[in-house]
Amino acid sequence: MGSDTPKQYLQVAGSTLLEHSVRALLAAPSVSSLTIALHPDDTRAQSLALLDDARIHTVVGGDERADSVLAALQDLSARAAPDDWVLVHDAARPGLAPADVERLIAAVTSTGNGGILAEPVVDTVKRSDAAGHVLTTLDRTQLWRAQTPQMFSLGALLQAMENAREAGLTVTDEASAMEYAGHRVALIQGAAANLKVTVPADLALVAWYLERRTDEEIL
Ligand SMILES: Nc1ccn([C@@H]2O[C@H](COP(=O)(O)OP(=O)(O)OP(=O)(O)O)[C@@H](O)[C@H]2O)c(=O)n1
Ligand SMILES: C[C@](O)(CO)[C@H](O)COP(=O)(O)O
Repeated sequence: MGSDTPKQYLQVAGSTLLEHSVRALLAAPSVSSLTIALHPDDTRAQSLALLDDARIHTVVGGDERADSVLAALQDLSARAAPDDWVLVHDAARPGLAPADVERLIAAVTSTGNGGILAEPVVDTVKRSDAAGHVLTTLDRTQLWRAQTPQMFSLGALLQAMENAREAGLTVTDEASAMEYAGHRVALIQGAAANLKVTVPADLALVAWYLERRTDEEIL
């Protein structure tokens, strides 16, 4: 983002990215508790009134996203059962709506298979060579862009994340660890507003979505 402020503490539509993400999860009626992985030197979280909510726990995160997720899952496993469902979400996706969370939960609990929010790819997709020339055009009909939350049973996800770490695999999402462990992962239609804030222009885009949020999306 090219900012001195860590991305999760940048302001958009009146709150930090982290607060928007937390608020969306806490507003989903099926979510009973929230574990937030924080950077070891984080001094900002304690000043956010929202994080005083009794449903929130915090843990120290790790160097990579997967390390933070593993730390949170290990902490959670001390007070939850292996069969309990867990959703992993990026703080960098503040455009998540409570209705997205409930749609994912309804789809996953109806089949019993884990699943993730995702959007079908709509552009023509090219594979390139190292010099930046087109090698081939991919068939996009079965291509999806993975979002979060990603929802699995706690025990299976914890095991899959530990397996991936032991195998030296770099997983950029939880579904990758579950795929590697041989589990089926369902793709559930996500929303464009649930974009990952990655470059400065994404802040204006996500603000546009948040400021136009309808009651239906909020629940
Ligand atoms: N060590 C890390 C790195 C990332 N994350 C989480 O993973 C999400 C997605 O990661 P990303 O946005 O890619 O974070 P960075 O790698 O910090 O940023 P960027 O890719 O924009 O450089 C973040 O919002 C954060 O919630 C984490 O918990 N622990
Ligand atoms: C989990 C994720 O947001 C799904 O698109 C993404 O993989 C995070 O990856 P990043 O490399 O940490 O941005």
